[in-house]
Amino acid sequence: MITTVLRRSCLDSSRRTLAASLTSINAALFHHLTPAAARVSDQSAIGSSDVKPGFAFPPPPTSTFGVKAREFHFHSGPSEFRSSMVSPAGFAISESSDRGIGDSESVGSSSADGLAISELGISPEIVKALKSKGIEKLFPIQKAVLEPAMQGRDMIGRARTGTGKTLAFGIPIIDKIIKFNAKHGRGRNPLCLVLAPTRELARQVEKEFRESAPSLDTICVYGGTPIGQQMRQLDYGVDVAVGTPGRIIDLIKRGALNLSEVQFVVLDEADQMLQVGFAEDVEVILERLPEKRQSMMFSATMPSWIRSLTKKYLNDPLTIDLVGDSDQKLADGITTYSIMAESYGRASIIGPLVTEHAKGGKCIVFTQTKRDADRLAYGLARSFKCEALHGDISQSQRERTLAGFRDGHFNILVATDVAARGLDVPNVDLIIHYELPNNTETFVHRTGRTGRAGKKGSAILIHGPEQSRAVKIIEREVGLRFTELPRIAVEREGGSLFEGIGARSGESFGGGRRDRGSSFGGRSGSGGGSGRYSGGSDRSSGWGSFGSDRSSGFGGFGSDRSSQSSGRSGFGGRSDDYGSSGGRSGGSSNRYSGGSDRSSGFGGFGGSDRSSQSGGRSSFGGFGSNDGKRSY
Ligand SMILES: Nc1ncnc2c1ncn2[C@@H]1O[C@H](COP(=O)(O)OP(=O)(O)OP(=O)(O)O)[C@@H](O)[C@H]1O
Repeated sequence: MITTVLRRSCLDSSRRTLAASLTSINAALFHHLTPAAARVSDQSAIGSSDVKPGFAFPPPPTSTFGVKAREFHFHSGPSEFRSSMVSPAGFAISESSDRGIGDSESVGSSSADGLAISELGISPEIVKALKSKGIEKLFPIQKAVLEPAMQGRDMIGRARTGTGKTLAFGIPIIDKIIKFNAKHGRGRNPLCLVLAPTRELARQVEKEFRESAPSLDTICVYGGTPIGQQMRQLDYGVDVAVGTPGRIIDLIKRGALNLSEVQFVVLDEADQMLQVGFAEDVEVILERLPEKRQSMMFSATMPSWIRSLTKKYLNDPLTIDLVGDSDQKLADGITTYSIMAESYGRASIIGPLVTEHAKGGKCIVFTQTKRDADRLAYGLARSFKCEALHGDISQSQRERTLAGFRDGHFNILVATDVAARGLDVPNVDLIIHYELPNNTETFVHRTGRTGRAGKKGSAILIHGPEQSRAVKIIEREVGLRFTELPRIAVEREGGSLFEGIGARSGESFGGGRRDRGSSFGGRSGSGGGSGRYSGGSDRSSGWGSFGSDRSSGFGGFGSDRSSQSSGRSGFGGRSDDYGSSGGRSGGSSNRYSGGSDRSSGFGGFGGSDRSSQSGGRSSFGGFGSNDGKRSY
């Protein structure tokens, strides 16, 4: 109570005068970084730009607090620089760094790499907290983001999985907040808002902020948990709020969350927001933020929605793309295998694969459906310690499951794509794709649960005899070569791991609702506009390209042509997380299916404004469930 009163009185006395303060923080930082800043500016002048140089940005806002951060933005020249241009920024941050950062640099490769965090001039609290987690040098994306973020620039970031994007935006923000609070006391309303597409990701981001700056008050808000407690915590006062858009809107409506003082907003996994139906909510939230703020967005792909979002809500954003046109989309250190298996025998080969390739370490098996996840976990539990994770499992159980997996209470997690993105469980040795994922991008994200922070890992893709073409497409799009493992003999009758748990003999385990014939670019057609990535008018298109210039679903980062889907691809569903079945995952609205903006393929990151039509080809042919819902 006393603390509450203190926080509030601090608020009353100081928030109105914050203008000068953050100005001085930024002025100090700016002073510190001036030579570097000039170099960034020079670099941006020769970069290509997704945001046209002539784009009319609103005049510098005058402020909720008079924060002057934006006055340090650089407006000269195009706003974007790509991977190869990131290097000088790396040099700029520290003259002692002996090389720059570009898409060829890998994380954690040697202790000589990186930039010593203790030399950055950031709050000792952060340095100490990170050190206790074994984090002493910046990873490449962190190096690249630090300086422009400290200058207050809006930005769009992209780097491979597990390369430290969270701290890339986290470090500059928490450093600024700590310094701000030190000068002005702490207020009640959040200064930073981070939006994440899933509950698990939101929790993880909040944890990273909390652990990196123990003196800050952070809150994580998402559906499926009692709102009253979150309202009380907000009333007490927070510095950083992280959450899923649905719950954030709930809290705003109830008057519990006041965004009027937000100075930093981050959209993590922004493209995923679109896919899980949060696009409208995200915009509602962005509309409510003070104009004078710093906005950062991390997105693996740039669908047209993201591009329009950046134009609408970001101010002269800098693009930092450490993947760029590089062929290889996976993090270094991940070895990829493929194995052919008939659908009837698939479940039975998981055990041998785990034994052989996980070698007692942690393994995540990804399935397309919740049903498959349950049944596979049930079957494997006869021989392994194993649990399932998907959207129909209660939030509290999901949290227990993830904690148990992290803590090593069991080693095999069988999950739907609810666990595909962003989840950071250290030391996952093996990923098994029980079936082909819906698209290349999902393959990259699923696989990226291993090989994190510079560690090694393996991924095995199980495919049917009829899916060789799809496997080749993954190889091409992701820039890898699978090592084909020898087939594992299974008995068609009677040998199933799942005997007695409901699968009919000979049935593809859990295949009930799935359209098994529709593999990979095949007959998605999930009914009207509600299908997940449905589109699917051209049966041969299926998988868009990732970083290529082919006219398909994913125009890709660095593509010089933004592609267009048929306009029928349905991003249905609107769920607070992936697939809480009773929730808002209706999927009927088809709002983002290209109705308003028909060029809804995944256009290039920094691509030109040329757009080509794929003549009705779908972004994702989709071979997933035909239940018409984006429900994991
Ligand atoms: N500089 C660093 N040194 C060592 N470890 C780090 C560093 N930065 C981040 N990490 C660790 O690396 C792991 C991966 O980081 P993070 O989850 O931010 O990756 P990511 O790029 O967001 O991945 P994804 O794309 O899968 O979401 C985390 O465990 C994090 O604590």
